[in-house]
Amino acid sequence: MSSSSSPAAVGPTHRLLVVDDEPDLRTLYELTLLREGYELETAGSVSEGLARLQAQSYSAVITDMRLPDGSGLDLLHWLEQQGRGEKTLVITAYGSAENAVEALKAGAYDYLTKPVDLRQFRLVVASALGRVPAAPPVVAKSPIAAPAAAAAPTAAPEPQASPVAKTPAPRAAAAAVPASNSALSRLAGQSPAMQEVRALIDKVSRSMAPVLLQGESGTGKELVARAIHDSGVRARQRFVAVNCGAIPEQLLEAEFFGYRKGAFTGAHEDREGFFQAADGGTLFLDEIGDLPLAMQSKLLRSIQERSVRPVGAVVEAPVNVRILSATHKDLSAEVAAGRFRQDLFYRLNVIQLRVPPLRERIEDVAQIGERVLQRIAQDAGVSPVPRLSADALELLGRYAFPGNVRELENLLHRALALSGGEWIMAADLGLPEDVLDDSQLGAFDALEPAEAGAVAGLGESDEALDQGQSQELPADLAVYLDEVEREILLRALARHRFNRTAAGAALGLSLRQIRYRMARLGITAGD
Ligand SMILES: Nc1ncnc2c1ncn2[C@@H]1O[C@H](COP(=O)(O)OP(=O)(O)OP(=O)(O)O)[C@@H](O)[C@H]1O
Repeated sequence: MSSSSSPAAVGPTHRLLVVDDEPDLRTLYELTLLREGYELETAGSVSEGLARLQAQSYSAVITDMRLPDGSGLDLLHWLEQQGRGEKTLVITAYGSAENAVEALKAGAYDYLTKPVDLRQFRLVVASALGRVPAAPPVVAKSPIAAPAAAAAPTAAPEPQASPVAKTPAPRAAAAAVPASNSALSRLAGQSPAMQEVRALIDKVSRSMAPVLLQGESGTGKELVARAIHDSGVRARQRFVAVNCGAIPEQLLEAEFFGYRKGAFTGAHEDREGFFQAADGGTLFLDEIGDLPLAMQSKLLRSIQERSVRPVGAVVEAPVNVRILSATHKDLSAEVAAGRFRQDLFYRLNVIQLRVPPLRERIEDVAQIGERVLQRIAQDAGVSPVPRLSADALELLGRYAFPGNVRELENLLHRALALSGGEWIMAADLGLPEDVLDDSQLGAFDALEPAEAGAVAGLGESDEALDQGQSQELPADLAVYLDEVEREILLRALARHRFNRTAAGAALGLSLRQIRYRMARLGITAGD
């Protein structure tokens, strides 16, 4: 069965293959897609689908999961084996999360659940083919006011840095990222570990599959997320980065989903949330492990339903957003401890990408250092860009970088200010005197993360550990750990004369992160 029509929409004509054994559904999909200007062929089984695929290529294949002679996955596997370029969309039974995850892992661009919402169907197909669906009406952006009605009203929060790391450009202005400026090109390092990361970026950028980035603070998770966005079909759309740990709990819903005028005191006009801002593009949820449980449920619902309801609105609006998330926590342990919803974890963790700590790829330090130096020198208007001397490189190569690339960046900022010449020498780096020597670094590499923390100075001596066997355990671990954290923050702040940027850098934290931790623990300048 085959039919075609002249393309109604802009752009090249795309030929699609729809595989479904139910004639009524086939007709429904066919009518919907023909109206969008696509050329179309259909098949009712795996074997019929394979026969069509062997005869010619398509822009995309849309297949039901359950077919009389096999599964839609058989078609996906065949396409993968043949190295074919078709984008694939899989239609799964409602509530069958396992199937959806399996399809995404098998390389599907995206999945839809039955009964298929035709508006969503059109959006997903357009997105797979890199066509921009019609833009939704623009709603005004205004700073959030006192959240009188959003969840539990409390006193107005202090003005703070926006949790959106970068304000997205208006949709109409969204342009392709020039290759020379793309996040992928900014990602320096040729170590095997970085090559592995690059290969994964290349693979996952071709689909809509959610990716969970795991890695210590400052390793480059956000840069990797941007690289995934820049390398995929959504590159011309917005990348919206949100630090989940930096938003006060009572504002979360309004920030994520937007609100309607009059929804609460201070809501003077409609405002879009992160989901609407990222519509058509990518929403990067940094520090996802810090999201409170109540908000986790709402986020899960929006991801599953692909729609959001702004605070104060009566109807839901569809959104087409790719979700990337990141955490430095062990999310499966958070699930086990009851602090993270298992179903949300399952949704976000379809593909896992570990960004290794800098000490595991220390051979990259020269290249990353040069690249970072170039960027910060340019920003500061310093020319020519100073080079790292051999002794500086040698020293950097022996340092364990607990704060990872961000710490390297901070070191180089300082060194640039101090050196004033063409070369940055070891002395300009201001590295602590207890830089690990080679033997320690080797031992560090061989350790499990918990043990590695001990080597970095967080752990205790053998006697202390022996004593620990007989010591009382804290009655409330969370309170105890808060006390320890408070004490360390105060020490770092005192050492850096209450300069939060410097104190944060010494602990491998960004300014945003230390500010957040200080607020959480109620530390103020008076302390
Ligand atoms: N491989 C790399 N090459 C060049 N610059 C890098 C690289 N990795 C990270 N950076 C830079 O290091 C800084 C920290 O990276 P990024 O913010 O992506 O880390 P992160 O893991 O998301 O941190 P956090 O967990 O604290 O949010 C950024 O300025 C980033 O551009």
